[in-house]
Amino acid sequence: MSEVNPFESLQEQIDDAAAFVAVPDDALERLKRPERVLETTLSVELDDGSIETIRAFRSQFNGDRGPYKGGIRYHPQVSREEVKALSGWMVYKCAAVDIPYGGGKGGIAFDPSDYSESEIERITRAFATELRPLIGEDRDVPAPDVNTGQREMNWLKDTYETLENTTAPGVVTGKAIESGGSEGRVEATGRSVAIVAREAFDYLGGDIADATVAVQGYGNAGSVAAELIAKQGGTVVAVSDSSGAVYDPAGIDTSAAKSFKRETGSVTGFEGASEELSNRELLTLDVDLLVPAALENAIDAAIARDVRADVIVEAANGPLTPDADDVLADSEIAVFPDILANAGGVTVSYFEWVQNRQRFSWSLERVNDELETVITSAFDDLIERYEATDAPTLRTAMYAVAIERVHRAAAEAGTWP
Ligand SMILES: NC(=O)C1=CN([C@@H]2O[C@H](COP(=O)(O)OP(=O)(O)OC[C@H]3O[C@@H](n4cnc5c(N)ncnc54)[C@H](OP(=O)(O)O)[C@@H]3O)[C@@H](O)[C@H]2O)C=CC1
Ligand SMILES: O=C(O)CCC(=O)C(=O)O
Repeated sequence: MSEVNPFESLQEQIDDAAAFVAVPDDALERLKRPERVLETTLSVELDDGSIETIRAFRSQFNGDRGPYKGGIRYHPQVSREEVKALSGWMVYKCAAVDIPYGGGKGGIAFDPSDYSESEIERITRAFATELRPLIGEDRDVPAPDVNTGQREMNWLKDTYETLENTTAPGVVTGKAIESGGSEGRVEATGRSVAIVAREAFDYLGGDIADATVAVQGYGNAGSVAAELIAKQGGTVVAVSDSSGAVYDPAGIDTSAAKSFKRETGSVTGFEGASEELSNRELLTLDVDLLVPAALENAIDAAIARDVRADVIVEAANGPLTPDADDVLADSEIAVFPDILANAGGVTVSYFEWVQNRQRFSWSLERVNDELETVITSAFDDLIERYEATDAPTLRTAMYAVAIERVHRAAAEAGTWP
């Protein structure tokens, strides 16, 4: 994986869009940096009685459109620069789909697979204690990201409510239904990826039902995207995780592969595929659609030069380095950007938060219908801007839409020029 600093990638993406937005330079400078970053050290007792110290972060990038919003990641690669980038991408993602949030992101630098469940719970509750003064239903609302899910969100909410002596279900989203979660949140990120894939093929004059597809990363985002693309008729020929990739030109049963991964911990060894490949081989397969759904910087310039897919729909945040973006911009490959494609997660988080505030639950059908409306409307905004300007890429066009929305909110409030 490339060593590119993701925060510098974010800043480059904003610079690229600058020529296409009516925003003064001094305001643009503020749009490129987080408002504040918490860096803290958690001291947690392990099961053997020893004390471990672990670094943790929360970046609040911009709150002009609403409370800071974004996930919490557990991964050894988590760093200050990574959460700064991820929190910035949240700002422009929420603006791209026009939901009333700013952007934040947090993470703990550890590998949860090395720890017991009770250790992960103590680590999560220690982090929640550090976060308590910063978060709140109207202040900053965390959610799941890589290696976190309903379990961790329930612990965060419980710790916050205990310390605050209150009930505040909207302080985090992505909770279990019984703890105030929303129908459809688990599938929401993969669902928006599938919607964007369908719309992308339609826009380009094709049909997702005729597409062959490779998916890198088979966690929450990747596995659901693969299942829903297969439901739309697409043929998923390859999937991967950190153990490697599996391939079958006749198509992979995406749900069986998911069950196999749940049981064994990896996709490699899945008997429903005819071949095993490396992750690099998956990324350069001759398919119609490539869905990177793992981590940032998965595709650098060298890999980009070998990509043979016609379309890329980004499920992961920041899966392409800026150099890879440049290579693809000079090619015929259409890249549909992360801040639109994976925005289903935060959109249904918003629906969850609305339900929490109203103390009223929506049906799955209502959640999915409203998600469809939000994502297709943002897709239309993207295409309208792309066709109306000389923006060289879909990413730049989407950033132009999003940056203007953030700037407008700040300017109307009188905080910015
Ligand atoms: N969860 C959400 O709601 C949202 C997630 N995203 C983004 O989607 C991406 C994936 O997140 P999510 O699905 O939640 O995370 P998960 O932890 O559920 O899954 C991550 C997947 O990526 C795989 N992976 C990690 N490293 C590699 C690698 N080098 N090569 C191939 N696969 C790899 C993991 O493999 P293994 O299982 O072997 O570790 C796992 O299958 C991230 O960029 C995240 O920020 C974006 C919006 C919302
Ligand atoms: O659901 C959310 O609030 C945020 C999800 C997230 O972290 C992301 O979109 O990258």
